Amino acid sequence: MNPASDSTRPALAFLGPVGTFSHQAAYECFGPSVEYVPQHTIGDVFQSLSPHLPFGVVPQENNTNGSVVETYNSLRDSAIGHDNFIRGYIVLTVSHCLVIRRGVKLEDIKHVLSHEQALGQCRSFLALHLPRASLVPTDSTASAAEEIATGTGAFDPYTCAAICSSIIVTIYKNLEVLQEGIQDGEGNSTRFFILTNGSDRGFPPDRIPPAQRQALIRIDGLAGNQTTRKSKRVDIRRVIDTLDLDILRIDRRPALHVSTFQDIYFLEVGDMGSDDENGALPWLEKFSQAKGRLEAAGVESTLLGHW
Ligand SMILES: O=C(O)C(=O)C[C@]1(C(=O)O)C=C[C@@H](O)C=C1
Repeated sequence: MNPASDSTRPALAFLGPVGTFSHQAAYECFGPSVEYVPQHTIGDVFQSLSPHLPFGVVPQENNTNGSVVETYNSLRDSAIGHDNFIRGYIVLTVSHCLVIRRGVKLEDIKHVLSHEQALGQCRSFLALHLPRASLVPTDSTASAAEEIATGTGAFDPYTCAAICSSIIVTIYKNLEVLQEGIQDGEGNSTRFFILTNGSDRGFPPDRIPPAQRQALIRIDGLAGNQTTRKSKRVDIRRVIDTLDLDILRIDRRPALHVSTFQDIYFLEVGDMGSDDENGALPWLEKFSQAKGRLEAAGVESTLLGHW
């Protein structure tokens, strides 16, 4: 599929199919200014970015269930910070529904299908109302609903429910909402990263994400050869001291291609104290200086994006 073939609008990749929360988050930011191109997985959203498909939206964190692991795994890829960049974020209020084939009752449900984040965000509801149902992770909330609507999944659709957005029942007429608002937390919200191919790719007019004086840095390891890396772990406290920026969050994933139990850190940094530019160093310059200090200290890092 050539994403830009039938439109003059730039294309945007999102976790599909149509009706996911990623789709809704992307629409909140970009509206009708882009052509929406669904992808099967979060990893595919990252992989699909190119000059022909310049925008992407991926979930990053939920305020009750935590970091989206698949996104942080993808952020380990060397293309991020080289070809593709994070340029902003969107926060979406997420309300989950239990969706079934028309006529199915709560006592008929043996399997609950959804994205693992959604299953995690509805843990209390599931423990209370469906304690014996098996929880089946799917690529997205909307793909869970699609499986039940089309009957293409591994289970009899009349024994299944999906956790997804209420928008889904406007797409599949053989589905209905059995229960609304089943998420555990009040104000359940997910934050999504906005990605672009190329660090200076322009946004459609009126769709520019607000500047926040924030950045995401990946701490790749210590400079040196493979042997040095094996013997020395990154001292994250020293890295933070050297950066001397406000640390907004820290995430950690196992490093790829180095010895067992080595870590990659992701530091979201900001410049909260000086949001008036008067007298303060411009944010990017301040950040470049901090990155220079890291290099001088022998720490390999990659700027994954700033906004
Ligand atoms: O499956 C979807 O609808 C998604 O867009 C993914 C996702 C996530 O990974 O966090 C997005 C928002 C909700 O937190 C649940 C699932």
